This record gives sequence, structure tokens and C-alpha cells, in this order.
Amino acid sequence: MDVMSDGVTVVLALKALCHAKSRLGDEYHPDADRERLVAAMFTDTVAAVRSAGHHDVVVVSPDPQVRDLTRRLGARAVSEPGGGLNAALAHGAAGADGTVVYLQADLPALRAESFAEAVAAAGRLPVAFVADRHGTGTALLAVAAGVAFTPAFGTDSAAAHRAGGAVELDPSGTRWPDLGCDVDTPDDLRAAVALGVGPRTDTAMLMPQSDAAHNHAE
Ligand SMILES: Nc1nc2c(ncn2[C@@H]2O[C@H](COP(=O)(O)OP(=O)(O)OP(=O)(O)O)[C@@H](O)[C@H]2O)c(=O)[nH]1
Ligand SMILES: C=C(OP(=O)(O)O)C(=O)O
Repeated sequence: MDVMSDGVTVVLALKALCHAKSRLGDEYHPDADRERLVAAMFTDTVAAVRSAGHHDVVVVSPDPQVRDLTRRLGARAVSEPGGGLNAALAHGAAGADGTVVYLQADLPALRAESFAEAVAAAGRLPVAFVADRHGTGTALLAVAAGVAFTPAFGTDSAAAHRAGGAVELDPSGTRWPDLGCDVDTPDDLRAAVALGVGPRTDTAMLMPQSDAAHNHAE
């Protein structure tokens, strides 16, 4: 495998944009605006990961638009295997021969420094995770080379990862609040904005596509 080798493969999964982040739909509509925001949050997330160092980044998605964007961001795009989120993540990690870092794709406030520090802290452990800001979900899960551990992302994944023996990093959520701020709901988005979102998310929020199209037509 052509790994830009620091021994770490970062794996993200993103649904088809038209289905992603439906819980933002109440405040982000029409659909084009929500899709643009999801793509922007994903772009800021991958950009932070890329800025953190020479990581091998893999994105699994059924959406050709997402896979094109992934390649433009300098990451590897992999088609959807079917079977849901954890199957997609396992597919993305297949063939990795170093540490695998599973990361949420909706971390618009993520800073490269936080990501780098979390990966370094995880590097001393077989399996480690960072919970989301609610303490119930998982923002990042790192599995060291040669360790068998099946990711259990989804409802109450923090408890599942803990029960599987993963060590929780930053349990108070104070060291890397940006890393823990995944966006599912409008409240999460407000929390991310308060921390400071990346430039693409900022632009997507400031200038919804519907407004852009409207202004263009005038
Ligand atoms: N490739 C892939 N990604 C998935 C799948 N299910 C969830 N994801 C991604 O995993 C991450 C976590 O999922 P959720 O936070 O529940 O996101 P979501 O399903 O878009 O949000 P809601 O529609 O509001 O439930 C998001 O980046 C999703 O796009 C899947 O079956 N395949
Ligand atoms: C899939 C997860 O994320 P979310 O809370 O964004 O659904 C998770 O935390 O395991």
C-alpha cells in the first residue's frame, strides 16, 4: 500500500450527502444548504488531519461527489461496501499495517494540534478513544497495529468502546474540546461555532447556496 508513511491510517466514513445529517434539516434547508454544510464540515475535518502531518487518510462513501472531494483533499476514496457505518469503517481500514485511527467526519472545529496530540497520546496504548462532548458518542478511536478490535460506532459507542477495553483519553473533555465537538444537531453546530469552525464551514454558514443562487439571479 502506498502509505505516506508515518505508520498511521486515518479512516473516515461519510454517507451520501443527500442522506447525511438529517437532524440539521430543521434549521438547514433547502437540502442543498445542508449538503453544502456537511461537505464543508467534512472538508475542514480532513484539512485539519492533513495539516497534522503526513497521514494516510481514507474516506469510505457511497457518494461519488464525496469521493471526488476526498481525492481533491489529497486523501484516498473508497466505495461503500454496504452493511452500515462500522462495515464501512472496517472496509476503509482493510490493508492498513500500522495504527488505525477512526475519526468522525463532522468535526468542523477540529484543530490540527488537537488531532496530532490525541494520536500521539493514543500511540502508547493498544486501543484508545476520545468521546464526543456529550460523553456518549466517540469522536476518535485508535487501534494499534496488530491489535484486534472491532469499532462499535453508533448509539452509546463510548460505553461500547470502553467496555471493549479501550482507554478513554481526555475524559473531562477539556483538553481537546474541538475534537469532541461532532455535529449532529443545531445545538452541536452552535457549540462548534463557539469554539471556532474551519474556513469552509464558516463560509457555508455565512453564505447558504440558496442565497448565493438568489443573489446571482438578481
Ligand atoms: N459510509 C458510510 N458512512 C456512514 C454510514 N452511516 C453513518 N455514516 C457516517 O458516520 C458519521 C456518523 O453518523 P451520524 O452522526 O449518525 O450522521 P448522520 O447519519 O449523517 O446523521 P443523522 O441523519 O442526523 O442521523 C457521519 O459522518 C455519517 O455520514 C454508512 O452506512 N456508510
Ligand atoms: C456514530 C456516532 O456518532 P453520532 O453521535 O454522530 O451519531 C458515534 O458517536 O459513535
